[in-house]
Amino acid sequence: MDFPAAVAQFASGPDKQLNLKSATGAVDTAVRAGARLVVLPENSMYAAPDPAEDLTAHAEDLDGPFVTALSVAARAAGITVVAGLTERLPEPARPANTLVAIGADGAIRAVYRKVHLYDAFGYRESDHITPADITEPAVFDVDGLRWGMLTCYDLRFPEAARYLVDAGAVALALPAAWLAGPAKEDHWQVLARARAIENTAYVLAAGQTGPVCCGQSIIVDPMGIVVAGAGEAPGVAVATVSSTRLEEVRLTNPSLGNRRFQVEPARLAPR
Ligand SMILES: O=C(O)CNC(=O)[C@H](CS)NC(=O)CCC(=O)C(=O)O
Repeated sequence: MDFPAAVAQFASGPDKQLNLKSATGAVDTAVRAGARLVVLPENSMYAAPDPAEDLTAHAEDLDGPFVTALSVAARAAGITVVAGLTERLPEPARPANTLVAIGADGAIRAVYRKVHLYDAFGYRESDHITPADITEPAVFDVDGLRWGMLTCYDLRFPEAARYLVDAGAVALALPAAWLAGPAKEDHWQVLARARAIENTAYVLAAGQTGPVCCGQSIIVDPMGIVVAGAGEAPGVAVATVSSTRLEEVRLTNPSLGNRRFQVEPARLAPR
């Protein structure tokens, strides 16, 4: 099974209407480029201009305006859409940083709430967001290929990707808002490639663009080769995700099967 998949990048801001236009525009561009699935960035629905802002007022439910409009767009385009939003949780809890995978029929196929919050490099995401517990792996199937989802800072935790791969994922969708900076941009690409190599899996990493974030959305194949990239400007990059290529790489590099360490099932670590 071979099918073209896309990563899309733009910068969302405080204007939800504008963000929705960027998101649905990206779906259109992706489908016109032949993609069967498109990964949009983390926080596609809303990005706070001030990192100290209380996000509660902007959060939405999964049947709220953003996901509903994106479902309509996915269904009209006939492709799978993965995107991030700030999700309302029952008060007084802070919102969740959530990903949805919407099928080509417009129905939600999987939901993932960010487990590792970005309390690093001077940020304190946990001041505004509730970290999710570790639950069932967030996987979904598209045309016979199993996909898993991770969010941004989760990329730095190899066990989070491995959890999805152990659940059968052969492609990882990674919406992000990766903060810019020369060493940070190196981390982004090196970590995305490392997750692809060590899991012999595709990685589709889609990030917000500048000035705050670094863009540079990429598609990495199971050998760790960057097969498509979107550069710095808003846009879309497309590459073929191929089960034949996957099988060839896994025959050549059977590292998943060569593991020696006995790994405990993932559990929620105390916070
Ligand atoms: O604050 C913003 O405007 C946008 N950023 C985000 O929404 C999120 C949470 S603060 N960013 C990350 O997780 C970046 C991770 C990262 O950059 C790394 O791991 O190095």
